[in-house]
Amino acid sequence: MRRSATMDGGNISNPAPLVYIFSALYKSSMRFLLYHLIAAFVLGTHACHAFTPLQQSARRITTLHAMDDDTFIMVNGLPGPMATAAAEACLRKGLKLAPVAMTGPDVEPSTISVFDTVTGKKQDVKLIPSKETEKLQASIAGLKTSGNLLAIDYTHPSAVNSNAQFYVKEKIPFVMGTTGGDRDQLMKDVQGHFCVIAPNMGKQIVAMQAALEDLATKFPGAFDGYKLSVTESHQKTKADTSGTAKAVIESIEKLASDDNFTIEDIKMIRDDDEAVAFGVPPDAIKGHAFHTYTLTSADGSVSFQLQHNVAGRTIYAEGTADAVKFLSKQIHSGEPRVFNMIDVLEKGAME
Ligand SMILES: NC(=O)C1=CN([C@@H]2O[C@H](COP(=O)(O)OP(=O)(O)OC[C@H]3O[C@@H](n4cnc5c(N)ncnc54)[C@H](O)[C@@H]3O)[C@@H](O)[C@H]2O)C=CC1
Ligand SMILES: O=C(O)C1=N[C@H](C(=O)O)C[C@H](O)C1
Repeated sequence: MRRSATMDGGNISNPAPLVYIFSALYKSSMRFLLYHLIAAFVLGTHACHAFTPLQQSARRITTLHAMDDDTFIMVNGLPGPMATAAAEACLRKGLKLAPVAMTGPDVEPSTISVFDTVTGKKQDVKLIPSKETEKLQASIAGLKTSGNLLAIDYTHPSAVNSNAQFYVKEKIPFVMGTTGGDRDQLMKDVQGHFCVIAPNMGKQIVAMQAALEDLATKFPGAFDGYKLSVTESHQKTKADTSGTAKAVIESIEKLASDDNFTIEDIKMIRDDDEAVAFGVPPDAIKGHAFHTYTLTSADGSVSFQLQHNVAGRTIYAEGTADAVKFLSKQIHSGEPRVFNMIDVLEKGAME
């Protein structure tokens, strides 16, 4: 008989000693999935040592230097929801927005106001379609000569590669949150350039990814023979398969090599009713990211579940502003290189 247990709200049903189901629900007050991961392994044996590097790095909190007054952040992808959330978070965290940004072919050239309701800070931003390269170059030339210009990219999978090439050509350090595109090409194009690239900027999700990587390093193949299934639900406007799911699956595959699993096997939910049935709160239908990964033993008697469920976009927006501050610090003191969000977290640069 298949047995299962849930830890998804204190309702532990049918607890089974060999079965742990990890879940975290990020709503207005977030519960840390990492806590569940650590707790689950503390229930076990010495396996919690797998988390040592993360615990050590968490203690290495360093004070970020103040951003230069003349550093401007160009938030590309406005007026899209993620670029808007990131721009507001930048204002909230004391960063200055550039008065220009790249926008998509679906947006009329215009000027919009970014307004952070928490601090009351506001910045007008002129939107220029990304294909108008010369206009863009002219509009950022002044910003580049008068100080530092960094970019945030929350655009579209179809724009990932061309935008990254633009930043490299224009020598603009950037934080790329946009998913999709040709990721191998992206990594080739940006070598030797200051940038942070990650499919997920949420601090606790990055911590979970780091913990999974540590686990896979310490216990490679521990779940061999287990079958993987993955379901992710996002707002119906999302263009691509979850980039986070793809990254998490890469780590899971080091723990449980399921030769038959491909990215096409990820079940994507982009329908409002299905999303609600999957547990998405109705008020988060237009902005959510619910992920469930299930590992089931060959005979079906043991199953593990990992969830990260996000309502809204604040968690990524805050992490993005932290990544910008981190990158700005690197530009002043480090060698050009490509960072991911685990690097940012490990340097204690996430607030
Ligand atoms: N790394 C992370 O933590 C997160 C990543 N994302 C990713 O961010 C991206 C954007 O997400 P949403 O805002 O929800 O998407 P969206 O599709 O709703 O909005 C995209 C915006 O980008 C603009 N755009 C399209 N092509 C462009 C181009 N060539 N240059 C400049 N702007 C362009 C559009 O006009 C639109 O305003 C997606 O790839 C999504 O997966 C989203 C949330 C968190
Ligand atoms: O499009 C989104 O919304 C999200 N995209 C990212 C992804 O594809 O992984 C991160 C998160 O899932 C929200």
